[in-house]
Parts: sequence; structure tokens; C-alpha cells
Amino acid sequence: MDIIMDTPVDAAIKDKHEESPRFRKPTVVFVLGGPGSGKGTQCANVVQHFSYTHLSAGDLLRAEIRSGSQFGAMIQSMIAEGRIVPSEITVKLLCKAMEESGNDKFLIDGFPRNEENRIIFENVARIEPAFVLFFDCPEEELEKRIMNRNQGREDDNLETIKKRFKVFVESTLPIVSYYESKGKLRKINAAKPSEEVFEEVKNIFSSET
Ligand SMILES: Nc1ncnc2c1ncn2[C@@H]1O[C@H](COP(=O)(O)OP(=O)(O)OP(=O)(O)O)[C@@H](O)[C@H]1O
Ligand SMILES: Nc1ccn([C@@H]2O[C@H](COP(=O)(O)O)[C@@H](O)[C@H]2O)c(=O)n1
Ligand SMILES: [Mg+2]
Repeated sequence: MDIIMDTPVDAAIKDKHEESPRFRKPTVVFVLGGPGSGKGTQCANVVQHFSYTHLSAGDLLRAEIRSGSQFGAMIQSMIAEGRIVPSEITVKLLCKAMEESGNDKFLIDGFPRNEENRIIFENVARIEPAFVLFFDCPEEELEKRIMNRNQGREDDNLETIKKRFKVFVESTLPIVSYYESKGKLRKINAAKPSEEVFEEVKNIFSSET
């Protein structure tokens, strides 16, 4: 999979293009939270009430494995280990899905997972998120939810869950802090029942969009 990065000339052309009143940048909301915090559950609720397309980075990577891609085996082994797949792959899948959707409003679930994800997305898509939803939930509750999920995910076992928590704390929480420092973070108490979490989510979308 070749990923084409913008040269300064590409960027200048794009910047000029973006000045045109006919060109509207897509609206992107990043959705972050620990494994099992309810990102997928709440994104599914949001799309029923607001005109967003839900793109889960993890789901796109799992679909890439199933497609027989040359990167399938590598992606599979990284997911099984709870590791973060090289950003060029994930960003390319996200950009392709955005283009194919026909929509211009996206919930990007489980992304950016680390600094490299964030920077490569900024450089390639040249989009900053409108805001970032963060589902905050204690680890013991997350562990219970994942162990009860029963979706046959290869990474839903105690050994991999511990690794995913470690990656979340070491690589993703700094991204959460980054967006907090930019005033873009919308933190939600995700330990409550799903319906109550959605009330908070709905209020945020109603006031932001
Ligand atoms: N508020 C909630 N209270 C209790 N259970 C919940 C809540 N929200 C989601 N769940 C359940 O917890 C499990 C994990 O939820 P979900 O798949 O939405 O999390 P996720 O953040 O997308 O996880 P991952 O990062 O692993 O993809 C699911 O079985 C879901 O039904
Ligand atoms: N930006 C991302 C998102 C996910 N991954 C890999 O997929 C696994 C599952 O992700 P979920 O969001 O569905 O839990 C995750 O543990 C990573 O291995 C990734 O590499 N980059
Ligand atoms: Mg999910």
C-alpha cells in the first residue's frame, strides 16, 4: 500500500482550493476512550440522531485483514498483541472510507491512538477535529465489559486486554491531554449506564453542531 504524502506544492494547491467558497472541509469528531469504554456503542447511537458517518479504525483494520490485503497478516498479529498498526495503513483506510462515504461529517472511533496517528492524519487529510469525545471509565469496569462482549474478537482475552490498557495509558492518554490543552476535549463519564452516557453525548452534539 503506497501512501502519498503532500509535497509543499500539493499543500499550496490545496490551501488555495480550500479558500474557494465551493469547497467545504469535512467535519471530523475523534472518539477516544479505553478499550471497552463504549465508543462503538455510542457512535451507533449518534448516527441515529445526527447526520454523521461512523468510521471505526479498528473495524477498518479488521476488514482489511478479511480482504486478503498484503498487510493482513501483519495487521492481524499487531491487533492480537494489542499494538498500534503503522499509521500510514490506518490513515489510508480512513481517508478511503471518508471519500467513499459521500458524507462530509465523520465520527472517527478509536483514532488517533498515538502521536504518529495524529500527525500523519493531519499531514495527509489536512483536517483538524471539530472536537474530541473522550469516554472516561475505570479499568475494572472496562475489563468486565470486554470479557462479557462475546463478539469473537481475538483481542478480547485477559492477556491482550492488559496490553491494550498499557498502550492506552502510554500512547493514547497523551493524545487526550493534547486535545485538552487545545480546548477541544469533551470528557464524558462512561461508567454510567449506556442510556445515561448517551444523554451526555446527545447534549454535546446538540450544542456543538
Ligand atoms: N455504558 C455501558 N454500560 C455497560 N456496558 C456497556 C456500556 N457501553 C457499552 N457497553 C458494553 O460494553 C462492551 C464494549 O462496548 P463497545 O464495543 O461499544 O466499546 P469500545 O469502546 O468500542 O471498545 P473497543 O475499543 O474494544 O472497540 C459491549 O459489550 C457493550 O455492549
Ligand atoms: N488507530 C488504531 C485503531 C486500532 N488499532 C488496532 O486495532 C485494535 C482494535 O481497535 P478497537 O478500536 O476496535 O478496539 C487495537 O488494539 C489496535 O491493535 C490500531 O492499530 N490503530
Ligand atoms: Mg469499538
